[in-house]
Amino acid sequence: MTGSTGDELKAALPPALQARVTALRLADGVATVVADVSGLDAIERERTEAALREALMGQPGVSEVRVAMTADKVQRRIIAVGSGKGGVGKSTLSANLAVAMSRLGRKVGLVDADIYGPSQPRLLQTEGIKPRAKDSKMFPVPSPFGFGVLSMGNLIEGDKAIAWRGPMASGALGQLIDADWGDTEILIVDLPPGTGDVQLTMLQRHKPVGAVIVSTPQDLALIDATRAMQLFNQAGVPIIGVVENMAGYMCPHCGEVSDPFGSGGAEAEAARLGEAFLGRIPLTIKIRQDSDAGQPPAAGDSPEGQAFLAIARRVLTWLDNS
Ligand SMILES: Nc1ncnc2c1ncn2[C@@H]1O[C@H](COP(=O)(O)OP(=O)(O)OP(=O)(O)O)[C@@H](O)[C@H]1O
Repeated sequence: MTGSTGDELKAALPPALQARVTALRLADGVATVVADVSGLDAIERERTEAALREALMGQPGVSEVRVAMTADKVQRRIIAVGSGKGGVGKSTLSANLAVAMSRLGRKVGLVDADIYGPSQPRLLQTEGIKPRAKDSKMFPVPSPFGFGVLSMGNLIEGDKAIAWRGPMASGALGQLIDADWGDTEILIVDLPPGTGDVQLTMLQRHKPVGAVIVSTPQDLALIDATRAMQLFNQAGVPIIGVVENMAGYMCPHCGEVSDPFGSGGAEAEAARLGEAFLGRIPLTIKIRQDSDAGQPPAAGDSPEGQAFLAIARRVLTWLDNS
């Protein structure tokens, strides 16, 4: 049988696939196709590859299909979200920043680097979903909010604690950050709380373009937050700004705001240190309940959601001007 030429094979493809093909050759029954997959995420790229294989294998004279994919290199920038101590709302802010940025049209991804107490799977409804891997590279788990997530919580069983030592923890974190993030342009990394080796290694190895510091208005948290700022300064990571979380209790019944932990402390401290203040998130029952239910407030239009969106806009303005 005389096989088709490359041009004939290309003409037989559906138009959407044809548009991606930059070269197609047929020799000895082997169809070799080069496809430009710029702008497609990891899942769409796999679909394109599978569709090309299927369409070409059905053509006369083709007994084998080899697909090579090329793409414009995406310039991916990492934003680290850190705090001096645990429990101040770092994971909540990271999840909501990612949701807000995605809503604002950015190609964003989220790495939960809190490998000892990962909470992103619950916050972003990816509990129990294992990431796929190919050639020892992991693919992010798609969240229902339009972006991918990778967390140690997706790799370990249930609530099993991981008693890893620093180097192993850093290695695991590296695999999450170096996963196949496709066309993701902004990677938000929810750091473990504190200022230890794992944090420092991450900053040195993966060079975030900037850091967001979360603090509650309390003095102690502020001292810790100051320590976190010093860590970023030492590692040469610019601080984008400070977010004050739990900055006043909003009564769900009357809407009145009272300040159990005080308010304005983080803003004053940021000003004293010459750092930008990115905004304030109130302490509300809605934030805790919605977060626990895997419904980040930034996905909706409540006042809490608006507060997260405003902070995301400020971070994006910094990013677009840096
Ligand atoms: N503004 C807020 N209002 C009400 N609850 C909040 C607020 N921010 C965070 N929380 C709740 O506080 C708890 C701790 O938040 P989160 O897990 O985000 O903190 P964290 O700093 O990431 O802690 P860790 O580093 O220990 O994981 C969660 O139950 C969360 O829902």
